[in-house]
Amino acid sequence: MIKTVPVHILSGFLGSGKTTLLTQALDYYRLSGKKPAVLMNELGDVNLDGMLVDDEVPMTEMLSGCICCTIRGDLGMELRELIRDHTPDVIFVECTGAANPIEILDGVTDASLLTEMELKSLITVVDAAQLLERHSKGHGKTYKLMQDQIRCASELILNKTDLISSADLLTLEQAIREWNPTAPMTATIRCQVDLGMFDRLDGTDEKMTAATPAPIEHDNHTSCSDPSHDHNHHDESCSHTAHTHIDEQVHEHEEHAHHHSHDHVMVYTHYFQQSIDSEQFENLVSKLPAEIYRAKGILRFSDTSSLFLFQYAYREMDFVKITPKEEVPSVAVFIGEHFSKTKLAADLAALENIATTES
Ligand SMILES: Nc1nc2c(ncn2[C@@H]2O[C@H](COP(=O)(O)OP(=O)(O)OP(=O)(O)O)[C@@H](O)[C@H]2O)c(=O)[nH]1
Repeated sequence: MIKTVPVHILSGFLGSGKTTLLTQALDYYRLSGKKPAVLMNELGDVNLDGMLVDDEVPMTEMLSGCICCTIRGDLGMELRELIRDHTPDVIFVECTGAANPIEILDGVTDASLLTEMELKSLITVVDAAQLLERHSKGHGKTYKLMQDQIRCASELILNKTDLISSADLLTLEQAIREWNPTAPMTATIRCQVDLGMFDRLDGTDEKMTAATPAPIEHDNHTSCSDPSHDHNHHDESCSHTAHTHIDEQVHEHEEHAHHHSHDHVMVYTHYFQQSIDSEQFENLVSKLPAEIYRAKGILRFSDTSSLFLFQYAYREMDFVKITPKEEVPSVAVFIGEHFSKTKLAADLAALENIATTES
């Protein structure tokens, strides 16, 4: 029998905790003596999340675009190369937080027709605080995207529950159950799940495999975990082609202009020419407009010799000391909607000017 490589897709809105889950999953596989590999997709042109992945884990990067549209065609090729060059035991595909997972499901299942790989799960990590805010407004493109990501999950991780009350948690769980009644859901802080879940998903947990079929089908078509979806049924929630055979998918992709629910997302990447003051940077970030909901970067500060990986998600800032093996740029990537890149660029440049004046 041909051995296939299990593939897990990690989906979820920007900053929801995908990389936090990924690093734990990678450690889990490696401790079990297995070789995981990663395909990471970032909207910006630098792979900052990759800094958090151990150097020994084979990783391929698809930068400056979203797999689900501009670079979807490359996905199959990248997966094939990863398998050919590294013979991994499992592959994780981490999507950009702006990706519509239906498109990526299509991409992976297309690729699995040509290579020995098998899509095992689509795990959506939900940012509880973000979803709560969007849910209370009840509209908006980001809300719609988060719903799509939830609807098509075969496994749901409701993360960042430390940022919401237990009453709100209940409200969210009920809302999520309406959108996706079947996928197993776990409420977490920092994505702390029972990692044995991957044995169940891969079908290597003998107790579970006897009872539980793999949730994602892969024989020429894909399916959302919602059993109400059938292969010819297109509803508003999953208006894409995930329920059709590949031939039909190709046809539909040609026939219809695609609507991407993340068309509204903007990215600004700033390369710093010199180190900046940490307090002034924190001050700038604390005043970022609400339209900028995600930022990350590698920063050199004038007041410390250490290098920092910077994270900003849902108005929370985080700085982690890093010691990269290679030369890395000083860079920050900002992601959001309808914000002024010009103003942001000027504000960031001003930090550098202050540093120049002071030195
Ligand atoms: N308060 C809180 N912060 C969390 C939790 N989980 C993750 N974070 C923080 O949220 C930030 C974003 O986490 P990531 O794991 O990088 O999120 P991501 O989904 O990979 O982000 P993108 O790749 O940009 O879409 C980091 O600073 C994490 O430390 C949580 O449960 N609670």
